[in-house]
Amino acid sequence: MMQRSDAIIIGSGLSGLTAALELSEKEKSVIVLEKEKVIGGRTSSWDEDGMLVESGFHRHIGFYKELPRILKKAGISINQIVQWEEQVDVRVKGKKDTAVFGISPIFGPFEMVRGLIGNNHIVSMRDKLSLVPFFLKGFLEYKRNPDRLDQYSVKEFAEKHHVSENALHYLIIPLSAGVFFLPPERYSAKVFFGLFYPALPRFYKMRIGAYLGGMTELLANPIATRIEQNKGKVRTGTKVKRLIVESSQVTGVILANGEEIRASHVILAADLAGAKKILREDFAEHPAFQTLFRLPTMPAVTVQMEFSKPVLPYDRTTFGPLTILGSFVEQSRSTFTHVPGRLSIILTPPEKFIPMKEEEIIKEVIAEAYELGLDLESNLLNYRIVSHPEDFYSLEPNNDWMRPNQRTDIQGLVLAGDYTRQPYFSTMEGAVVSGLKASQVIMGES
Ligand SMILES: Cc1cc2nc3c(=O)[nH]c(=O)nc-3n(C[C@H](O)[C@H](O)[C@H](O)COP(=O)(O)OP(=O)(O)OC[C@H]3O[C@@H](n4cnc5c(N)ncnc54)[C@H](O)[C@@H]3O)c2cc1C
Repeated sequence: MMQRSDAIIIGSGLSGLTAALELSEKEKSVIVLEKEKVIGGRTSSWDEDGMLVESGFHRHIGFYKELPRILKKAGISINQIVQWEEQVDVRVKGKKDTAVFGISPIFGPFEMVRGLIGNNHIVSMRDKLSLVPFFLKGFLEYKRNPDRLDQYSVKEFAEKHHVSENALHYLIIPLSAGVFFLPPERYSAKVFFGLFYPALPRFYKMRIGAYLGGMTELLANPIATRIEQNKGKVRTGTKVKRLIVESSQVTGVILANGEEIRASHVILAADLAGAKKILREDFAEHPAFQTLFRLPTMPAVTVQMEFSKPVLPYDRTTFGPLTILGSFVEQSRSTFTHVPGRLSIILTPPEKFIPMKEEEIIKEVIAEAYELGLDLESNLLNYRIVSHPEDFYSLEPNNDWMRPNQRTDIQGLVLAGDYTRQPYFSTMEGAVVSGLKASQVIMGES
């Protein structure tokens, strides 16, 4: 059956949903096609053989602007769906006490000062002061010439500015390995400073939000409902196999089941690996996409465990520097309150876990957690491992220049996704901004 709309959006992650919502609000007819059974992409949550899981635990950063704006259009206030945290914990092998750092100058000023002058059993005042030139030079350089920063790894930049070993291990590693699952020797200094740069003028907004439920339910579903209220369509279990290209113009898509859908524009809002696959069908040799094809991907692996009682005394983002537990969090009082204890862990660096058997991964996680003073064995009820060999574009040095714009050289084809060019890298905010930009390309052309 032939159908025609103003825009087909391939992918129901935040980038695709944002683009669809924006266009549908402007009375464009849109159809979102999602290959999975649930919407939300990397922010999705689902029932996996009786256990609720999510693509990985997410934190909403207080200075995000566009994501709350999009949610507001869908009738959701960010304050309704997150529990705010003003502090983060750092747990260190062999140390009994956890280091607690305040991150919110306005909402938790005392905690911030206490964090800075305290925690000396892990990082001394001298260690902390060694970070001052590193951050000053980093932010200045990011303002002046961000691309030059992409030549350095965080570790190289830290060495250049004489950051002490302790400060590197216990303060910088949490911010690199904990945030994007890469150790500082593999993490681009451009990404490191670039991620925090937008926070500078909005520093008063800084704090982190834990979602109060599964993210498909909290974020994706309300946006999809709003799209449908605007007469748009959202189809799940609908895999796009290839684009329809006629006279060098994209005029629609062909689904895996052979169905054809036509539209004036197609927004390819798949993850990088999915986008490459679709583009290679018709544009493998096209000069417009050769750089995009070279942009490397990186994996993500998360472990989600249920317990008969909480593992940690409170739900708070925690970093485990120099262990495989890059960042982890107890969620039984915030996101998954239906179980007595629930821990979500993002493994760092992820590559080595991709080929490993699940039982081997769990064994290693339990052993490393034990070194951080956590017993994950005694009360364990259930676990799931969510593993994606190609989850992100790689945030290693010298990759940033390969990220494509949303506008392409092909008529009728627009890109969206966190890997496309926007200032927030691989984040929810970045995905939303890319979706906004994609919708603006189409509005500008129609
Ligand atoms: C473990 C983990 C933790 C994270 N933590 C945070 C965090 O704390 N804070 C933060 O801001 N960000 C975080 N992120 C990043 C954030 O989730 C992503 O940047 C964002 O969700 C990406 O959205 P997207 O729309 O670009 O891509 P995606 O969400 O990947 O959406 C792409 C969609 O396209 C679909 N698709 C692909 N191919 C096809 C096809 N052929 N046909 C139909 N559909 C297709 C996919 O199934 C998917 O649903 C995290 C990500 C992960 C994985």
